Amino acid sequence: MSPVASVSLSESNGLSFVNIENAFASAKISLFGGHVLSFIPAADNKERLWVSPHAYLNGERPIRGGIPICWPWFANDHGRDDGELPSHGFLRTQVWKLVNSTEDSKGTTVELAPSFTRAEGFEYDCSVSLRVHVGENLQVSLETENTGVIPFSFNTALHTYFHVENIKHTELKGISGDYKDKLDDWAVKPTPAPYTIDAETDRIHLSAVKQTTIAVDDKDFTEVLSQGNDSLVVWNPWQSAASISDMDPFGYNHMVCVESSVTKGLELAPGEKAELVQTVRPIT
Ligand SMILES: O=P(O)(O)OC[C@H]1O[C@@H](O)[C@H](O)[C@@H](O)[C@@H]1O
Repeated sequence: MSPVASVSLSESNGLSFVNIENAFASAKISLFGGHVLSFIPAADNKERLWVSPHAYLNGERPIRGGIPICWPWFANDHGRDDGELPSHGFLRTQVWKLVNSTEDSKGTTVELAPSFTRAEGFEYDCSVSLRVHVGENLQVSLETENTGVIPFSFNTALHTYFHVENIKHTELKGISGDYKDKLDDWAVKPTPAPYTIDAETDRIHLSAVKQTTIAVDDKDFTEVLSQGNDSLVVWNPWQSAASISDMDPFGYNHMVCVESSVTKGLELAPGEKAELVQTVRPIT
């Protein structure tokens, strides 16, 4: 089936991309990883996502930036020793298929599916699909269905790298409750208020935060809405970016990850489905 008029396909360095251009916004998705790379609303023409200038855009490594899909585990919570299985699972490093595209008066929707959902560390029968809607907002919905005969448990995240002009002038609003601090042996701490970032930050906020606003220079810039999550992850490597090969040492100044996440284990019985949804709402 050919894609609808607002969708075009392109290729570079062996990777294929789905480009969407409509009256509301433009967006770019890499089929490697089923990975949204760009969302630029027409209302202000300002990019809302961040991709590292040093990202590997050749299929050699997961893409640093945009919206990596973490599934069926988060980070290294696969129950094996660190490094034995890929960090954040095996969907972000495989080639996805474009299954369908539609357009209507509110925008364009594309549906993607990974090539496989069963691999070492997760040997269950299930199906996964990703719907990306590009309209006034960007909405990304990841659905997991248990198509087998035994229950399984999984974790997942939409690990979005948001573009900010200057992290030192950025505030996150709407997050409350406690978080687990990965950088302090998982100590449980209260969320700071105001929530600014001035050092390396790697936190799992333990409540199912539904609405977060990213404000830059005291002006709300992007709203992040989450559904189907049980937690929210906030990450910025700060000066450790210098030791990440696909980030430049100062890249941390222009990004913050706000990740709609399932980190507590979600059990799906045979026939059950679960959907994790993140909506990126530009505030113009
Ligand atoms: O380098 P990766 O595998 O893409 O992960 C980046 C970061 O992703 C975050 O979600 C994790 O909380 C961090 O611990 C991790 O460092």
